Amino acid sequence: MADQYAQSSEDKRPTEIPVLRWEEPPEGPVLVLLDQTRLPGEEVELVCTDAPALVEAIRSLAVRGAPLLGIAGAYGVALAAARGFDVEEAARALEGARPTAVNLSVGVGRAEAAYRTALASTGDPTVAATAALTAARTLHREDAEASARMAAHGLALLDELLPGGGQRILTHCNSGSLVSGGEGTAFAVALAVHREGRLRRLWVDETRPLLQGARLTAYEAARHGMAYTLLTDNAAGSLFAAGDVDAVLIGADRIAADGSVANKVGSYPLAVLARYHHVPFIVVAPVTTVDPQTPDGASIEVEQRPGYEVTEVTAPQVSVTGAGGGIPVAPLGTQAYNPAFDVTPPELVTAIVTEEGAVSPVTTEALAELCARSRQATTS
Ligand SMILES: CSC[C@@H](O)[C@@H](O)C(=O)COP(=O)(O)O
Repeated sequence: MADQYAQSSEDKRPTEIPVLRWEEPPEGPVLVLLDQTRLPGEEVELVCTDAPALVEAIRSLAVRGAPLLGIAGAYGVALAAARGFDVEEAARALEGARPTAVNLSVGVGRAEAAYRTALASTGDPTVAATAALTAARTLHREDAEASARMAAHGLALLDELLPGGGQRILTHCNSGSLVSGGEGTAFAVALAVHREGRLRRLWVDETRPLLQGARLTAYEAARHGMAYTLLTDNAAGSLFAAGDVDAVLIGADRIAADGSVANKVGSYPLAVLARYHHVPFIVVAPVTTVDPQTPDGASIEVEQRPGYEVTEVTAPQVSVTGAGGGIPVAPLGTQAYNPAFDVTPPELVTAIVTEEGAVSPVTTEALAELCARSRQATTS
C-alpha cells in the first residue's frame, strides 16, 4: 500500500495568501480582505471602508477563524478611528458580530484600549487612531510569530506521541493561513510535518454545512503540495475503524478555564471517536484563545446560524435561487438545527498546544499556569 500514502512533491506555488491588509489610498484608509466565501473558485478581495462593512464581512464568514477574527476586529477599530467614526460604537458592533471566538473581543479590546490610552494622554484623535493601528499591527505580527511557535511545539509533541514513521492526520474545518497572520494553528502543525517529509496523509473533513474543510483546507493543502484526501464528516468513523488515523489536530474558537474547547461543530464527535480508538486528539490554538473569564464549557456561547445553511446548498460555484440564496436540498419549510460550534470536554483532549508550549493532561491549573507564563513573557 506504499503508494497509497505517497508524499506529494515540494510546495508547488508561493503559499503567501494575502488574507487581510491595511491600505491608505488618497480617499482614506481601508481594510482589504480576501473574501473567503468565494474560495476556492475565485480569489476576490473585499474592501471595507468602515466598521459596518467589516461586521457584515465577519457575519457572512468572508473573514473568519478565531485568530483572524481578532486581527480583523483590531483593524476594524483602527479603521473607525482613522475615518473619524464613533470608536465606541464601532467596537461594540465588531465584538458582537459573532459570539463564540473569544479572539474577536480580545482583538477589538486591544485596539480600543490603545486608542483610549492615547486619547486620554494626548487629547488628539489622530494620535489615538495611530495608536489603535499600531496595536492592530502588533497583534497581526504576534499572531504570525505565535503560529510558527505552535507549529514547532506541535511537531515536537507529535514526535513524542508517534515516534518514528509517517503520520496520518485528520483535521476539521480550516485552521491554516486563511485564519491567521501566519500559517495558522492546527494546519500549521500538519504543514510542519509535511515539510519534514513525514506527512503520510492529511484527512480533510469537508465540514458541513459551509464546507470550510472542502473549500478552504483542501485549497491550502493543494497549494502546499500536501498529500491530502477529502472526506464527508460522517465518513470519519469508518476511517478510525480502519486504523487509518494517527492523530486528530484541530483549532479552537474559545478554550474555557477548565480546558473545554469550542471549535467548529463536528469536533466533539471526532474527540469521542479518537478516544474510543486510542488516537491522540490535539487542539492547537494561541494563548489569546484561552478565556479565563469563561469557567467551563457550559458557559461558552455557541453561535446558532440560519437554518438555510443546512437546508440549501450555497456553495459559491452553484447558480443561486431560493430564500437563502441557494438551491434547496430539503423540502421547503424544513427546520434545521445549525450550531456553528460544539464543545469538547477537557477529558477528551490529549493536549492543547499553544505558542507557550503544550498542556497535557489538560487541567484548570495547567492552563492557568500557561496563561500566567504568557502574561509574564509579554510584560518582560
Ligand atoms: C484557528 S482556527 C480555529 C477555529 O476558528 C476554526 O476551526 C473554526 O471553527 C472556524 O469557524 P468559522 O465558523 O469558519 O469561523
